[in-house]
Amino acid sequence: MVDFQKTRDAFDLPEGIVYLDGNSLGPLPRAATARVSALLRDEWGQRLIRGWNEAGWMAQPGRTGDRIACLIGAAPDTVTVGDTLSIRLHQALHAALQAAPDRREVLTCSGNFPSDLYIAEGLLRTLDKGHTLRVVPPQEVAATLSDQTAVLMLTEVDYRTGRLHDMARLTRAAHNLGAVTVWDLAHSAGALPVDLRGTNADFAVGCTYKYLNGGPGAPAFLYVRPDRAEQVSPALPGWLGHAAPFEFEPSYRPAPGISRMRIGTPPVIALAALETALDIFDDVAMSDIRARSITLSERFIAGADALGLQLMSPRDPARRGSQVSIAHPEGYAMMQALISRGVIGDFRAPDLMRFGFAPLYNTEADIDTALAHLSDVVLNRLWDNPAYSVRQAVT
Ligand SMILES: Cc1ncc(COP(=O)(O)O)c(C=O)c1O
Ligand SMILES: Nc1c(O)cccc1C(=O)C[C@H](N)C(=O)O
Repeated sequence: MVDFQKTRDAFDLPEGIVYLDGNSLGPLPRAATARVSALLRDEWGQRLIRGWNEAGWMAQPGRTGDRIACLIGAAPDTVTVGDTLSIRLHQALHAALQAAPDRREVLTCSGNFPSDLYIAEGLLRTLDKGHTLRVVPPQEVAATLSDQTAVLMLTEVDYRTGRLHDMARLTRAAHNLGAVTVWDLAHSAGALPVDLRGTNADFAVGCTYKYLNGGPGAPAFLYVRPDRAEQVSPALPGWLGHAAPFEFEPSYRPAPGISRMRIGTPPVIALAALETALDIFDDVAMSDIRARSITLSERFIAGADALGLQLMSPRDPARRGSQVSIAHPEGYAMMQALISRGVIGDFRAPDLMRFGFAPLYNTEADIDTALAHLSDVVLNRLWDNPAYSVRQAVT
């Protein structure tokens, strides 16, 4: 039996706030403050440059990668951490295209996050080999896969609607047609069980500032299937992905396996904060997190239904990630009204209110408080208040 009170207590949540935006930025783990302070004071402050060896900074990307691997069904030595998700996606897509050299189509869906689409467009343009990016509605992906598809590049959970792609089925279908897969797990990692080994996915990327609670700007991760790793010639062959970085050779030689996907200096302070966040997952199975996430989201949906609100997320919990989205023409003002009452979700144009559920710290009481305020907002048309309707926030 998982002690979710203990995991909640591991976060420094502000008093009086119901936090339903962990799908965008997770909250502060209590241990992060002391850990980062100690790193600054004792490791950086006292050891100075010696910290790279003595404090294990250089090994952080692989060490942290192994811990994330446990949460996404990957083997040790298959995940590295550092840089941003946009950069990791670039690396993964470039590597995937190398594995399908005779094909020219990258297939993705319109539910993908814009940065993924922009990065793909930019990469294909730079390659200048006649590749195209084909963007279809999420429900048409399976039928559009063909023997022309080089790479199937998808975000497993749609950032707007929470719609969940069937990774196992689509990966199998892609492989049957000779295509390579790149999965973006930004809205999956730490939110639901992912089985990279079982699905045989080729490449995967994700961020650590959402459900993994690594903090604003926390570094991203990249997974490469072990048999693929040795084949990859990295798009960004940085010195820390070199077989012998401290030999300072004039030409690049790839390090073995996933290490070749390292680029430059690891973000040591951010990785230390992330490590404290990953500690919180130590005693929790992803299946328990998933079960509780469904309980919380079903409770929220029942309340939203009772208010007559329009659900934009799949009604079947098996087809949704750990967020619920509601469409309303006054969604922006409604969300501002909720935030002013201490219920923090977010808004995505043109009309989506998003509510993320993170079982490590969200409770049934959070859902009930959020619904009570939502009911007040709806029944009293609080969006008519100009204080809420003038667009200011960007996140
Ligand atoms: C699915 C997805 N991909 C990519 C990104 C971009 O990540 P980053 O800004 O860390 O590069 C985000 C979030 O911003 C995202 O949700
Ligand atoms: N990465 C973000 C940031 O640096 C600032 C504000 C928001 C974000 C986000 O993560 C947005 C997020 N990917 C989304 O699902 O909309």
